[in-house]
Amino acid sequence: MTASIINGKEVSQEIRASMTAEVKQLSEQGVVPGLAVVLVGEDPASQVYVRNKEKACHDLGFYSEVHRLDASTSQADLLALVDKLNNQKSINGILVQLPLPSHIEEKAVIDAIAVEKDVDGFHPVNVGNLVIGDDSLLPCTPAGVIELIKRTGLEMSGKHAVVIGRSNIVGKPVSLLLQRENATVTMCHSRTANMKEITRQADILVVAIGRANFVDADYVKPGAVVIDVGMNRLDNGKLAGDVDFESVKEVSGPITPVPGGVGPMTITMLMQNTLIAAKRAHGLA
Ligand SMILES: NC(=O)C1=CN([C@@H]2O[C@H](COP(=O)(O)OP(=O)(O)OC[C@H]3O[C@@H](n4cnc5c(N)ncnc54)[C@H](OP(=O)(O)O)[C@@H]3O)[C@@H](O)[C@H]2O)C=CC1
Ligand SMILES: Nc1nc(=O)c2c([nH]1)NC[C@@H]1CN(c3ccc(C(=O)N[C@@H](CCC(=O)O)C(=O)O)cc3)C=[N+]21
Ligand SMILES: [Mg+2]
Repeated sequence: MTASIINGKEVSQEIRASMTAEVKQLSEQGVVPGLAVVLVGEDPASQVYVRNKEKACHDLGFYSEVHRLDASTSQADLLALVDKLNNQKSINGILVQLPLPSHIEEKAVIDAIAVEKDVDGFHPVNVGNLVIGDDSLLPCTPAGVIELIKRTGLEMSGKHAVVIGRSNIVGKPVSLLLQRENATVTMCHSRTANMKEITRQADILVVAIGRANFVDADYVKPGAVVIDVGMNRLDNGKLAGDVDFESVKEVSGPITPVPGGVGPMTITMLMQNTLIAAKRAHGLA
C-alpha cells in the first residue's frame, strides 16, 4: 500500500486564504487583529518559528510585534512586559515562546497572560474550559492536528485513537479534542508497557514525543492515519519528525510529513485564534 501524504502546508494556505476576506472586511471597520510574540534568548529553532509567525501576520494583514529579550531577562521584567501587552489595545493575542530560560517560572508567565489574549490556549482557564467543553481559545498544535485528521475524510466517531506523549501543550489537549470528536482515546507515555501492542490497534495514531524517527512501521496498523507532531533538529541541520516517515508510509494510510505537516497548521491556528480574539475584543463574536 502506498500512503497518501497529508499536505499541511497546502491545507494551511487554504485556511489562510479563506480568512483573508474576513480580515479585509474587519479592517474596513477599523479592526486589525494584533499579535505580540515574546522571545527570550537566542534559541535558533525558536527564531525560525518567530519568523514564520511574523510572515503569516504580514501576509494576512495583521498587526504584529516581536519582542526579543535577552536570555538574562528577569522574571519580573518579563511579567512587566506581559502586563503592558495585556493592557495594550492594538494587541489581541500574546504568545510567549516556550521553553523559557530556567531562571524563569513558565507557569507564572502563562498565568499572567490575559485569558482573552491567550492565543496559545495555555492559560489554566482556557485549559479548564477545554476540559469541560466550554468555549475557549483552543491550543494551536492540537487544533491543527484535528483539522488535518478531518481533511483526510476519516470519520473519527467510534475510532480508536492512540496518542503517544502526554505533555500539557500537545498530548493531553490532543486527547481531549479527539474525545470531543467521539474517538475512543488511549494515551501512551514513557512508562507505557508493551506500547507497540497498543499503537498497533490505532485507527488514528498521533505522535508527540520529541525523539527523531522513533515510531517505525512495527508500531502502525495497516491503513491507520498517522499524525507526526515531532520537530527534531538533526546534527546535519535537517528537521525530522518522531515518525520514521519512509518506513511507516509503506503500511499506513494518510500520514503527515515533517516539515510540511503539523508545523504550518500550528501557525495557521494561531492566526485563527488571534482573529477570534480580535473579534471578541470588538464585540463581534
Ligand atoms: N509542530 C508543532 O507545532 C509543535 C511540535 N512540537 C514537537 O512535538 C514533540 C513533543 O513536544 P512536547 O509535547 O512539548 O514534548 P515533551 O517533552 O513535553 O513531552 C514528551 C512526551 O513524550 C513522552 N515520551 C518520551 N519518550 C517516550 C518514549 N520513548 N515512549 C513513549 N513516550 C515517550 C513523555 O512521557 P513522560 O510524560 O512519561 O515523560 C512525554 O509525555 C517535540 O518534538 C516538539 O518539538 C511541540 C509543539 C508544537
Ligand atoms: N508558546 C509557544 N507556542 C507554540 O506554539 C510553540 C512554542 N511556544 N514553542 C515551540 C513550539 C514549536 N512550534 C512550531 C511552530 C511552527 C513550526 C513550523 O512552522 N514548522 C514548519 C517549518 C519548520 C522549519 O523549516 O524549520 C514545518 O514543519 O513545515 C514548527 C514548530 C510552536 N511552538
Ligand atoms: Mg515541553
